[in-house]
Amino acid sequence: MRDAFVARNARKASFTGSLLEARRPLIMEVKRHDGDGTDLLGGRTLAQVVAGYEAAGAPCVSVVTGRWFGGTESMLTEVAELTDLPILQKDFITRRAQVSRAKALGASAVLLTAGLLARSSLATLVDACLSVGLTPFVEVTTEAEITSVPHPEHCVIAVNNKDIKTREREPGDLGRSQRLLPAVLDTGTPCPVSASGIGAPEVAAGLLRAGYAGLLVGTTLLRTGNLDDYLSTLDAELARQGDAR
Ligand SMILES: O=C(O)c1ccccc1NCC(=O)[C@H](O)[C@H](O)COP(=O)(O)O
Repeated sequence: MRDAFVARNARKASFTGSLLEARRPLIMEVKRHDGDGTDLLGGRTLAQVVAGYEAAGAPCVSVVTGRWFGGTESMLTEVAELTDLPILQKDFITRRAQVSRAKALGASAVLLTAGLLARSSLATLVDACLSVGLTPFVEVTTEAEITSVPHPEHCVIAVNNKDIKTREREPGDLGRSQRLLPAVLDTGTPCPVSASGIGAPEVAAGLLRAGYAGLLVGTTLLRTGNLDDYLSTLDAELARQGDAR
């Protein structure tokens, strides 16, 4: 059983590679509830949500294990057993042991929230990720946080449009992604991502057109009645706006 799990993990594509090669570079998220405690699964099992994302061609998935959003570590274990797609674990990671644990449970990338970590801790955790073959997914909200990211060439740098310090209860400021994109690109990261608060497909297309290599979308995909319709509209908008990637 354990051997099969290890073999399966070894076969996984890299998180960044999978995102960069995708026709639709959406990290599709599994999250039990939003920052206000409103249920997002609507009676669906994790297996149903993940099957829907796979059928929709997701290049990678995000699993929120952070308890503010109803998450548990067992969600990561379950999703890792359900799919070969690279998985991002979203939790409050502050210690090296959590990084090793994420790897052991099947994650390919882990969230490191720059605004919640001292600069030295961020550096330690980025090193810990790289030493075990995990992609550091570093979330930022300011220019100062962007310039504090060590080894940006090996990191996904994600602009969070919401604020974790308010438990992401606000709708999100998409203008932040527009404003911070030049600074993110200046770091040399191969994979700039815009995360949180991304709604209509027209908005998603605009962020990709602006130069983001990937988008992290949770609530909107979990709430949409028809994922195929959302993605078809995204495709049409990308074609209409002229995909810059
Ligand atoms: O941002 C964090 O620091 C964080 C830490 C632990 C768990 C979750 C965290 N953020 C929440 C999210 O990552 C969002 O669920 C994700 O960006 C998607 O947002 P949305 O599309 O608005 O649901």
